[in-house]
Amino acid sequence: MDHPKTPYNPANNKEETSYEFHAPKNPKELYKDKIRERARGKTWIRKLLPSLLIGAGCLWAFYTYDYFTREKDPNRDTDGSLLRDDKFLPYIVSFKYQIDPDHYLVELTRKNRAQKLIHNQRLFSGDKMWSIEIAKPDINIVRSYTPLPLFVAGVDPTTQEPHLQLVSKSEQEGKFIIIVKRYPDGEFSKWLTGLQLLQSVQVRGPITDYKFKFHPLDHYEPRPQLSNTLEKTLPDPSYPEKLPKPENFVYYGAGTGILPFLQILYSPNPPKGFSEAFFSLKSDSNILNQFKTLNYFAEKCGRVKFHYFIEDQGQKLTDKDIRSSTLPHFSGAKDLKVSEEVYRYKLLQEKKEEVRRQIEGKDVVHENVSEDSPSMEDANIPQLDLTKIKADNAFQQFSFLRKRTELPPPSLAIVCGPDGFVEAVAGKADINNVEMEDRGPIGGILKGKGWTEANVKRLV
Ligand SMILES: Cc1cc2nc3c(=O)[nH]c(=O)nc-3n(C[C@H](O)[C@H](O)[C@H](O)COP(=O)(O)OP(=O)(O)OC[C@H]3O[C@@H](n4cnc5c(N)ncnc54)[C@H](O)[C@@H]3O)c2cc1C
Repeated sequence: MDHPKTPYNPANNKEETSYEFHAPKNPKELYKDKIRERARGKTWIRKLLPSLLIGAGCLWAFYTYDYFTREKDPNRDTDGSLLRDDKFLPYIVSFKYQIDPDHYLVELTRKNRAQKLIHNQRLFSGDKMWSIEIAKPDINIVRSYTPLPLFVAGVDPTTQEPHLQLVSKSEQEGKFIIIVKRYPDGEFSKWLTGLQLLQSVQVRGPITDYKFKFHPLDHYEPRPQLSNTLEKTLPDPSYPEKLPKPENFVYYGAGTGILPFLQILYSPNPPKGFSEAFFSLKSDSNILNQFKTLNYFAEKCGRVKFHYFIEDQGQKLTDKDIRSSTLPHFSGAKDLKVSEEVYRYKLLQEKKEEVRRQIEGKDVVHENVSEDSPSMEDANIPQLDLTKIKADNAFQQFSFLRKRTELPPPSLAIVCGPDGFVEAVAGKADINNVEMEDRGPIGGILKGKGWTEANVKRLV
């Protein structure tokens, strides 16, 4: 039998048999296959259920542990507040600087501050003067101090003097400074000024020492906070003219008794009226130059007038420096009506004057242009309508648009300082009653000038 003579090609052999050996699966792969087989056809939630249960179990275990250990550890800081008036909270000494032989600047920062800031608590507002209490744990004594809305933003490399910045945003809260006078025989002040950086102190507050009385302008936009640079302090908003004007007050402070006034002057929402401050100090070095600069800015914005009396330089507050009192602009709802009537009458007078000038063919002269100033024609200066000029900052607003020749009289006097000073200025305070309210009669120089219990506040 004849076979066709074709050469053998293994590629054409389709019926090839392979004898390759497949190794059996290892137990891990078999287990995964088993899991895959079991999961096939289940919903995603059923697939994730075991992991969810394990996660929930871990969380429960963590919180149970946290709950049972929380109360047992008194040093654990679980409170979210920056300050509480019913409970001491931990703060740390974050900066210390010796101002002069007797005075120290201490910056306190709320422990774990970053976590507490989420609650957006604002501590400072110029509507009240407030203090904190600091506790000395080992001997269980407490002393009051006046926090200022300032924090240390940097340090001068040569003098080590801190660059202070005003607390103006909520993210800057939780830090403040106190100025502590160290008394040679004062156990607490010696301990406080001797603390090292990062040491912990217990702080309670705010404790309101004086709250300004309600005024209808409280419902309106606050006066802008002072700024670290003069040109950055925003101008005052314009308030309705028909409302009573804000109250003006006078402040007599000595030693660390000047601090409550600085607190409200530097805070957001500072008092809207004008204040005059008389500061009695032992030495010029008792007050930081940076405070003097801020005070000067406040003066240049027309908010306050400062008088410093330095004992070392033979300067002393006398009865010549004590102002006479006047009635408040607002003492009740009746004043609102009177103020509205006065405003309507003023508008009527202005309208009458305008009509009279139009009849006489004269230009309307605006009220803000001083009559004493040389005539505009003589000076060859174009006449400006000052009501249409918008000030960029509080300094411009005061200097060019609101400058006054006389200081407005005060309707309230606040006195703070050592007992002898308070007694000489306003009479002896008497807090010997259950409420610990000052019920002593007004005396001293203020009494001689006609001030009474109704318009004097002693901060004791
Ligand atoms: C609301 C309030 C706010 C305060 N704010 C501040 C503040 O910001 N900075 C600050 O340094 N102090 C402030 N003080 C005073 C502070 O609370 C302490 O009284 C002071 O630090 C002295 O405490 P001490 O234990 O060291 O002295 P103490 O042992 O109480 O007294 C030691 C000596 O100092 C005298 N002394 C105590 N206090 C005064 C005083 N105020 N004036 C004059 N002589 C005094 C005493 O007669 C005694 O001779 C404030 C007090 C109050 C009530």
